[in-house]
Amino acid sequence: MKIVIIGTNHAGIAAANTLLDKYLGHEIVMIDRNSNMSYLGCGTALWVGRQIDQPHELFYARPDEFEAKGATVLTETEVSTIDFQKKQVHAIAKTGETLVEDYDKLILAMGSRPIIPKILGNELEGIHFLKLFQEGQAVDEEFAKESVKRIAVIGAGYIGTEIAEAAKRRGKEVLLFDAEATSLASYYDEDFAKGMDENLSKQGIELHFGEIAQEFKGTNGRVSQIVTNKNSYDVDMVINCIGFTANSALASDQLDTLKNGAIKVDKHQQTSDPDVYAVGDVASIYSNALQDFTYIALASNAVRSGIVAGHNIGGTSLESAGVQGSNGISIFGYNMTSTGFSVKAAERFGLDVSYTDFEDKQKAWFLHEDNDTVKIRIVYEKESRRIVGTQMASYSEIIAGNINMFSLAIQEQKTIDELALLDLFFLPHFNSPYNYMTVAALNAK
Ligand SMILES: Cc1cc2nc3c(=O)[nH]c(=O)nc-3n(C[C@H](O)[C@H](O)[C@H](O)COP(=O)(O)OP(=O)(O)OC[C@H]3O[C@@H](n4cnc5c(N)ncnc54)[C@H](O)[C@@H]3O)c2cc1C
Ligand SMILES: NC(=O)c1ccc[n+]([C@@H]2O[C@H](COP(=O)([O-])OP(=O)(O)OC[C@H]3O[C@@H](n4cnc5c(N)ncnc54)[C@H](O)[C@@H]3O)[C@@H](O)[C@H]2O)c1
Repeated sequence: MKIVIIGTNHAGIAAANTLLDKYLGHEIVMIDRNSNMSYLGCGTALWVGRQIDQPHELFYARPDEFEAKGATVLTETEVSTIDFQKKQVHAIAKTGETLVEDYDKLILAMGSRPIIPKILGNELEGIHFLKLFQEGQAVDEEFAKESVKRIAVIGAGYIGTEIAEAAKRRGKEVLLFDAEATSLASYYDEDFAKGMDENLSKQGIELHFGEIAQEFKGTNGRVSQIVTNKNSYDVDMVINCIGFTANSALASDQLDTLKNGAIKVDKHQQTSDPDVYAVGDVASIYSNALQDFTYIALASNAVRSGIVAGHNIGGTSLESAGVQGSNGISIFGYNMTSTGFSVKAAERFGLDVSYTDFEDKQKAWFLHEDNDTVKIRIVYEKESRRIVGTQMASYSEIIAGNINMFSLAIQEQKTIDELALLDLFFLPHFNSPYNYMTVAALNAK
């Protein structure tokens, strides 16, 4: 079979490798408009904040590796249209040459694109987005300028808080804006997100929450002021981080999609066209917390959905296990992890939930050195008592491992009562005989 893959970043790479490594004999054509592949966006803030000194290790794959496995890789080639009836992909190479690729099976891995705030002054110089490696390079070059002193970051989600930390680490004055009342509002309940807000303030980041940018003003063509619904602020640079949306324009009028444009798939990653699969940020994904398909744009999901599509096209019928949107963040050493729903998110999706909170030291009480407090909330459905979400916050890094247990618990629909008596090891170096996960579950009403 001839398989064409549009988009060769995390999801497209995972699908290509699965096919090339496990299902020999197919013709694989990989097309991407970018000049690089596999860039780990999560490294941008680490590199721009000089927590790692350069970006070259943020790539893990190169076109020649796929060519060595027999694939054709067309970089700097933009797909312009897809003819789903004739099963043809039309693209334009960097040289301007047009090309047509027939396909037996097509994998859509065009990912996501940043949401652009539709406000006056958008075209001014000094206003940035942060998705591509090249955009990280541009922000890094700006940070190197003495004249760039005050940075406005719009959006205090994951990218915004991470790049705000990076700017602070580079000695900049940072103003962090968000429409919501706290940072990370999409992932954590308010009394958890407040811990991150305190951490950001303590580090000297100026918080402007519940504040929406309405206009960018400029001097000599470069942004010099941001006007919000509350005030105006002199700034030297703006970084927009207000979320991503599915980059599905090539297919959204031909294939079934969610309301936000993400291409609808089943658990085999198959779209409404049986010869077309969609993976990663461009596709919907099954949430075990919601027990339905939704949109969760994460690299972890991109990789797994690419693998699932590769196997199904290769001939092995494999279902996605579904996801919980497990994620984490670490800002100036303050760590937060979550999986499934916060109470706010569960209620937004119409689930009738309760929750149990607890706070304790990570390690046994008699260890006084390097023993941080952990805050935990477990959210569960009132009726079924199945766990639908967990959030944790601590300076301890151990919470990063613990959240994955809750991810599995949600996937397997375990109840809060089953968790209460789960076998969890005890060693004073790591936890307590009655550790905070057990106690939180035992306290559930
Ligand atoms: C700054 C930042 C930090 C992040 N940190 C994390 C993290 O810590 N953990 C995590 O899980 N996720 C993180 N993410 C999210 C993660 O990067 C995405 O979920 C992931 O990149 C999705 O992979 P993808 O392959 O589906 O899509 P993308 O990475 O968006 O790749 C899509 C590819 O398709 C190509 N393409 C699109 N349209 C066309 C076309 N018409 N023709 C040809 N090629 C096309 C693009 O060039 C691109 O290479 C982060 C994202 C950013 C921006
Ligand atoms: N550590 C991680 O797992 C990680 C890190 C970075 C990015 N990512 C993923 O990458 C994707 C993009 O991240 P992101 O931070 O851009 O999106 P996000 O959804 O995490 O955050 C967007 C933020 O912008 C705010 N916002 C929206 N419109 C606004 C407006 N007009 N004015 C002010 N604020 C506004 C929202 O309230 C939200 O807090 C997400 O799917 C995220 O999960 C994950």
